[in-house]
Amino acid sequence: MRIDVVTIFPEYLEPLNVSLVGKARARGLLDVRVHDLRCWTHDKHHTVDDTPYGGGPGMVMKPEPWGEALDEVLGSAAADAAPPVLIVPTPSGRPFDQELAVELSARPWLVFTPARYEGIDRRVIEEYYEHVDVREVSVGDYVLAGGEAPVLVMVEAIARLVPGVLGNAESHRDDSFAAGAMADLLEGPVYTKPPEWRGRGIPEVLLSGHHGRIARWRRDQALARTSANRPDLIARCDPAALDKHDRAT
Ligand SMILES: N#Cc1c(-c2ccc3ccn(Cc4cccnc4)c3c2)n[nH]c1N
Repeated sequence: MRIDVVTIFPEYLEPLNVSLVGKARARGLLDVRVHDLRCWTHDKHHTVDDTPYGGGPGMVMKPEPWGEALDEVLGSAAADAAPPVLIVPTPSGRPFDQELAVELSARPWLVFTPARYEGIDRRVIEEYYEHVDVREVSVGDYVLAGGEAPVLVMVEAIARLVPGVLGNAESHRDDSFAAGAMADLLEGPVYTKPPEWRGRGIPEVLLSGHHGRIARWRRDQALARTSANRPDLIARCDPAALDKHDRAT
């Protein structure tokens, strides 16, 4: 998978050089290219913003640098390369969720356009809707100062789904929960050594070696945590699969 990021803060994307994504880049599983938008400005101040038409607070990102940058990035692929998905982080976008992460993890090329100020001149987004698959996406119902943090979130959520990136941790994907039936539950509690810490032990079932009972206990813990924190996710579970899992353990 190729990932391009165009930003005025390339240093903000340094975390893509470490940990999961950094290791995947080193192993050649991800080709991540970060571009400084100011390379496509032509004035001595490298201007990327201007006052909004119609007045109002803040500044708007100018269309010219974005147009030149995206033309060059999108035009840099081989003639037979699959077209990219252009992902625009914005508070007004479609919610980013695991379903979208799964969809995007199967695409060979993603181009992210994290903006700053009050956003990018709308004509840029409209221009590229005519050429590529554009997704305007929000990472949550809160307001950030720009799109770089959302890009870090989305790249990590997507990259971990790319085959080979998680390594042996992917084996845990073969949980006893049928995909789509229980996959929407929140994770339950996890424990490791030592067996006692500050007078607190380990739930006995986890020491039992009985995999069926352990799976059921984990399911019950996940259900309880989901009911408490995200009851809306319970509504999405398939009751028949829930019941089938109960009968199977
Ligand atoms: N994804 C996502 C986001 C953002 C986000 C993303 C990109 C930009 C670029 C500029 N801003 C600042 C800004 C612009 C307009 C109104 N309010 C704030 C951004 C915010 N905030 N919250 C999210 N969940």
